Amino acid sequence: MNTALNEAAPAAAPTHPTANKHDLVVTTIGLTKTYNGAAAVDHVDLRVPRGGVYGFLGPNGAGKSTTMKLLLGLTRPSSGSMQVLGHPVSARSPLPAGAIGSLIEGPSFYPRLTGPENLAMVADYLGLSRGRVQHALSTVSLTGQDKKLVKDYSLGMKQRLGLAMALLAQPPLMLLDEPTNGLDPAGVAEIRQLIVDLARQEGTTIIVSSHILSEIEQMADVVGIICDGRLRYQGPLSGLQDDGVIDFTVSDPAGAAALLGEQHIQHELRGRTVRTPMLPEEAVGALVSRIVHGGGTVFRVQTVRKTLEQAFLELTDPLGSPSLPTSTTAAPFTVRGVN
Ligand SMILES: Nc1ncnc2c1ncn2[C@@H]1O[C@H](COP(=O)(O)OP(=O)(O)OP(=O)(O)O)[C@@H](O)[C@H]1O
Repeated sequence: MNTALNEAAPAAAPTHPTANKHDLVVTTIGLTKTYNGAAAVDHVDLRVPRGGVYGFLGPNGAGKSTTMKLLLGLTRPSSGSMQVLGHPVSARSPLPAGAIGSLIEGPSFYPRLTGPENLAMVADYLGLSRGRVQHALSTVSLTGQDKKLVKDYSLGMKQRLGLAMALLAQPPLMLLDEPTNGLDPAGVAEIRQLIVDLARQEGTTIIVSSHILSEIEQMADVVGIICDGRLRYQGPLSGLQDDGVIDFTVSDPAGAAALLGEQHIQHELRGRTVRTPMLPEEAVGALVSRIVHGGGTVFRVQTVRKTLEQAFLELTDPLGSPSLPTSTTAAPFTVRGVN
């Protein structure tokens, strides 16, 4: 029996996108933040490629907000280094105000002012033309609400106003911390579309955090998965999935195993099933033909693949999720949200 077939798909070590260092908007090396001796962010090496959406995924308390605050200079690292937009960032050399647009822990506004008035104040503070205000409002589809005070805004409107504030300076990089938190499904879809459009149409790099796999899956080109302060994976979501295995259900599993052994093909006996790693179609055909010619019966040949959700849970949940179904070639790929 070959135990290699049972190994979890991706190694826990982070993989890096293929981008070279000049294509990277954010690079961190060994970024660490401890509170009272406990690491909230633990030796994180981020590699965020230029343009597109980088999904920063992890369960509650994983270290997402702390990482974003470190990148924004809102808190200081305990150790490690950061390079943002080509500049080494430290307490001594922070990025200029407005260089990064951000939405962290719910935007704060003057509730007794209108949306445009709130944005105008930020434009003045950043030394920007007030002409940007209407453009930002129309980008987030918040026009026609000019008279309404922010205290009377819905949660979705406040999130959109927060996004408008973040993009007022047309920054090349935006950090959005759980921007869909608390929104209803329609609001979630709206904000998600807005983020994708900003990245595609304006060429903005957007780092967006979430604890919901399905949400990130619909937005992100590249993901970083963090848990207990450590980056467990970095790269395209597709990289989380393994090649899968093939299950041959046969009348004589020992005989089939012997045939595989002759060809030095790894295999594992599971009752009437013999499991192999993914094989070329020709090899599958040849094996089936030899079994049948030897008088055996092949009941089923099935490709079994771990779902994206299982791979994610294995990285972020020490107990994994043994009860979840695996997807097979017989059924469409299913990915459900993790709440
Ligand atoms: N100012 C602080 N003082 C002490 N501990 C903190 C502080 N800020 C964060 N932490 C701790 O650091 C860890 C990471 O928190 P963080 O808010 O970064 O996680 P998160 O992934 O953003 O979680 P969530 O999805 O719940 O917002 C948690 O254990 C949290 O309690």
